[in-house]
This record gives sequence, structure tokens and C-alpha cells, in this order.
Amino acid sequence: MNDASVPPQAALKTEVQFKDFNFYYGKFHALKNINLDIYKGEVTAFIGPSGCGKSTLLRTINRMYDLYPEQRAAGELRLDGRNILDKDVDIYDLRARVGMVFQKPTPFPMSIYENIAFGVRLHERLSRPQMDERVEWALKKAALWEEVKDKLQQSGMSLSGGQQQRLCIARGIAVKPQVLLLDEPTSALDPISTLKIEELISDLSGEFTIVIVTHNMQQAARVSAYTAYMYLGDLVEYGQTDKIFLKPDKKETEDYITGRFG
Ligand SMILES: Nc1ncnc2c1ncn2[C@@H]1O[C@H](COP(=O)(O)OP(=O)(O)OP(=O)(O)O)[C@@H](O)[C@H]1O
Repeated sequence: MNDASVPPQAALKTEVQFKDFNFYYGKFHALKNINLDIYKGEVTAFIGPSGCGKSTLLRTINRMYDLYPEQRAAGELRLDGRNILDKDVDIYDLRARVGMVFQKPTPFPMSIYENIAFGVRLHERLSRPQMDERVEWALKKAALWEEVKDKLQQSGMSLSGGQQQRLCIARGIAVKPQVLLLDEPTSALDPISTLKIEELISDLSGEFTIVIVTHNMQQAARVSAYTAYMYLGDLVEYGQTDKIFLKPDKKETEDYITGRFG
């Protein structure tokens, strides 16, 4: 890779920053001294073998672990400069700023319209026309509007798996988060739905900062601008996706990327 393909680093703004970050499940040290800058408006992929800590790292960004008393984070995790590990951080505000989509589509058992409006109502007071507009905006952004515009009152559960996942993405972006976390969002989907979600991820970058955990290396190569390779709780290598895939600095990364690993 030549220097010309490297975007001017000065143009990048750090949105999420891990500094000397550690994470524990009880006594188990799952993430070890992570230092990582995630850039605003870019897609960043976390890759690595099963159990290396990808999902754990992703889920710290909206403090999912708060629900479990034995799980603990230490160090710094900054969103827009503010350490979100601080006790006085408003968790509802954090979850509005950092949305999340899971591996399996998880629509609420309510109408397509309500799937979107429900979360928006928790954070904003909108008039009915404003809410209609927001629902349409989110469904258009998630490339689902054309398929559902005539059946907004039907149950979200009546959609196909791929449509349900796009509904979940629409729900995630409807509150206009800064960051969208995607935890293996296509692993339960067929190839066509996967392609649609990948196109969607590319379309949403720029407007949202996207972090994706994926087992699929081709997917990481296709959708992300930056890639972090993890192994046994360590961040082994992080950089531009092209560099990680074509000319990684570390032998361990190369072995994993080329399939020589394990
Ligand atoms: N709730 C939990 N309690 C205890 N240990 C856990 C828990 N969740 C995950 N771990 C452990 O933490 C480590 C990292 O798990 P994590 O799920 O983050 O890995 P991953 O890279 O996302 O794996 P996969 O690709 O298989 O989903 C693993 O050793 C796992 O066994």
C-alpha cells in the first residue's frame, strides 16, 4: 500500500477512545489493556477467533455490562472526550447515543411503526406528524421503506429475517445515535439479506460511527475502513482495513487473515 491511499489523519476525529482499558467477568480478565481510537463517521470492524473478546469490547461502548454486577470495566472509555465509565454518566442518555443491533433480529412484538416510535418516545416528545416523519426517515435510511410503507400497522414479527434485521437497524438509528454497534448482524441471514445489510452499513457510514463484530473476514474487508484484530483479550493490531488485510505489521495478524491460524 502506498502513502497516497492513506487518508489525511488530521481529517479523522476520534469519537470513541479506549485508554488502558480492562474488562473482567468476575476474576476472568477478558480484555487486557486496550488502547484504541474509533473514528467518527467510519466503519470499524472487530475480528479475531471465537472467544477473543470482540463482543465484550463492543458491548462496553454502551455499558451493556451494567446489568451484571460481577462484570467490571477499568481504565478509560471516552465518548466525545467524556469517560463513560464514570458513575454519574446517565445510562439512558448513553444508550440513546450508542445504539445496538444484535446477531438475531429482535423486533418488538408490536407493529412496524411502533417498533420505531417506541424508542423515540423514550427520548423525545414528537407530535404525530413529526413521529410519522421520523418513522419514514428511519425506514428509508434502513432501506426498508419501500417494502413496508403500505403495512406499517402490521406486526414487525411478520417480516422476513432480513427485513426484521433492517427494522432493528431502523429502530437503532431512529433516535439518531452517534454510534451504532452491530454484533454479528448478518450471521443469521441469507446471502441476499446479508448483501443488503452490508450495502446499508456503507450507506450509513459518514452519518453514523459504526462498529461491527464479524466472523466473516470478507465482510470486514468489504464494509470497514478500519479493522482491529484481537486474540485472547489482547488487541493485537489495529489500522486501516486495507493495510490489515494486505500488509499487516504482525505475523499473528497475517496468519489469521490468511487462514493459517489454528
Ligand atoms: N458472561 C460471561 N461470563 C464469563 N465469561 C464470559 C462471559 N461472556 C464472555 N465470557 C468470556 O470472555 C471471553 C470473550 O468472550 P466474547 O464473547 O467477547 O468473545 P468473542 O470474540 O465475541 O467470541 P465469539 O466470536 O465466539 O462470539 C471468552 O473467553 C468468554 O468465554
